[in-house]
Amino acid sequence: MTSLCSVCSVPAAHRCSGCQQVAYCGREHQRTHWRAQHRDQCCRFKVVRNDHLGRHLVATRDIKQGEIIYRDEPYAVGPKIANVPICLGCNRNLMPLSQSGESCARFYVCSRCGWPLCGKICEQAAQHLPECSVLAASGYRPNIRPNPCNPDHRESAYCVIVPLRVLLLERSAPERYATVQGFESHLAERLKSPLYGVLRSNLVPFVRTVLGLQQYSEETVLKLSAILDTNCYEIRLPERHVKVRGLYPLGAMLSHDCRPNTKHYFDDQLHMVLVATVDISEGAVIHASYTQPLLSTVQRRLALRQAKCFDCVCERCSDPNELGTKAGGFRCPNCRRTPGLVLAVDPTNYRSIWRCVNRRCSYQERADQYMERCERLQKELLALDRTDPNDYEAFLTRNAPTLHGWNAYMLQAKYALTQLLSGSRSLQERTESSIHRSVDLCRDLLAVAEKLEPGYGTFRTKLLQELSSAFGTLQTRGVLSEQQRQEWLAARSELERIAKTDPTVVGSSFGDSV
Ligand SMILES: C[S@@+](CC[C@H](N)C(=O)[O-])C[C@H]1O[C@@H](n2cnc3c(N)ncnc32)[C@H](O)[C@@H]1O
Repeated sequence: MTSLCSVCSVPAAHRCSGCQQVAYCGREHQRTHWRAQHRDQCCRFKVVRNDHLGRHLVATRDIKQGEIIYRDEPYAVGPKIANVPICLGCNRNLMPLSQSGESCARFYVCSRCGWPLCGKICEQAAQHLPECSVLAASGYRPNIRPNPCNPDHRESAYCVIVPLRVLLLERSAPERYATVQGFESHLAERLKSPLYGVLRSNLVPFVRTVLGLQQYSEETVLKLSAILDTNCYEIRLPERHVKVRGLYPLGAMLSHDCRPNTKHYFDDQLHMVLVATVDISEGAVIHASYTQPLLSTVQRRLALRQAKCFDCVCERCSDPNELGTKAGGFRCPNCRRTPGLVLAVDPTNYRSIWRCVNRRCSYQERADQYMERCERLQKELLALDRTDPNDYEAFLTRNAPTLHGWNAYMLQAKYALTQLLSGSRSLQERTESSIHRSVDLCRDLLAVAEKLEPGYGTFRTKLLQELSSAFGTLQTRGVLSEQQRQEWLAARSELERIAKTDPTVVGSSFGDSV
């Protein structure tokens, strides 16, 4: 993709040598832009390396809450290893072709390469053109059809698309291709996994034999897959029916922390915009979370180990109390009179003993016993009817004697319940008691969010939106108390501050006018 001059929008050959984020047609426009705005925006960070994190970003000056840290142009965007049918031109989930109002069992396919697309216009999409000629020349035609019985069915034929897009950069943007080759891959570790066995027998022959790209060795193709698995971000835009992955050059330098100081969103061009969720001091590490805040330390660490091949030892992971939430803990079965919690003695050790914090109690569990307990709870959560709030209420009641209110499984059930309560019926149709229940759940979860993803974090923002919209309905019904009105006002002004820094937070979600 050619960059455009930030001043006059003509194709630009020079980039700012400080941040590499903006381009110019020449020195004069670079000077104009610097004086007008770039002086304040350039270089909020630098890439550094240490033994623990590898390469990572560090703030080169104080960054304020809500500031955009960078806007990152993708090197490649496209389907995941297995994906529901999507358009290779615009990344949208595909709709079957319909004939006289009836859907029929096929998608529009590209007139050259035969891969499914939305329609003729997408045949010309800049993202599709380079791969189209390679796919067309191969003669291979994928058999991707609508699956009305299972619309979520994911096609593994898509595993070739993003690797192919990156390989084709070698011709169109060799400097980008070379940069990608330097990204972390964890290849040796990934090669031991069953997935890489499958990629070795499917993806490699597809690239080398079917597409005829013999110049790329088995190792090059597998390493590229490993680079994608380590560095891609999920791009989820439900309102645009897009759920794909993207490889971003600065995103590939961003380290993880279970209490992140940034969040990101994707703009219309699928650039990744990184925003500070809290004030970040000069010299501090700028990090994101690669995982979910409501998972316990064991769950998060296992997920990070599996997906990103490292063992997290951040502040939350190293703290048996998980920053005051005690999310991994459970009620001690021995302590009836003085309730005690059972917590990990050494949380960053997968084999840690779990022990009651009550000094007079000797209760303890081995790591395998704790894991069994977690697996049982996980199964129980997964078996709940995702359309029935009562099922989630029953889970909370059933487990209250053994799990405290901020135990990770209770938190996951509570959050799912808030989503179900607000999504199941329109707010107008909901009973007053269900709205009060939403308010209580949101307050409870907000107190957790303050600890785990403080500031303008995505999870906290969603909860503020839920809370605001519940208060809005109570107001419409004339049953909002003065104390609730004050709480609503505070939530709304916080949301307005957040919305100024994040276009994905829309005003309509704040509830009706106060
Ligand atoms: C997106 S890359 C980040 C850049 C990477 N450090 C590099 O040098 O290329 C993700 C990888 O960085 C490392 N990493 C990120 N956050 C980490 C953390 N909190 N602790 C240890 N390693 C981390 C892991 O190797 C992970 O797979």
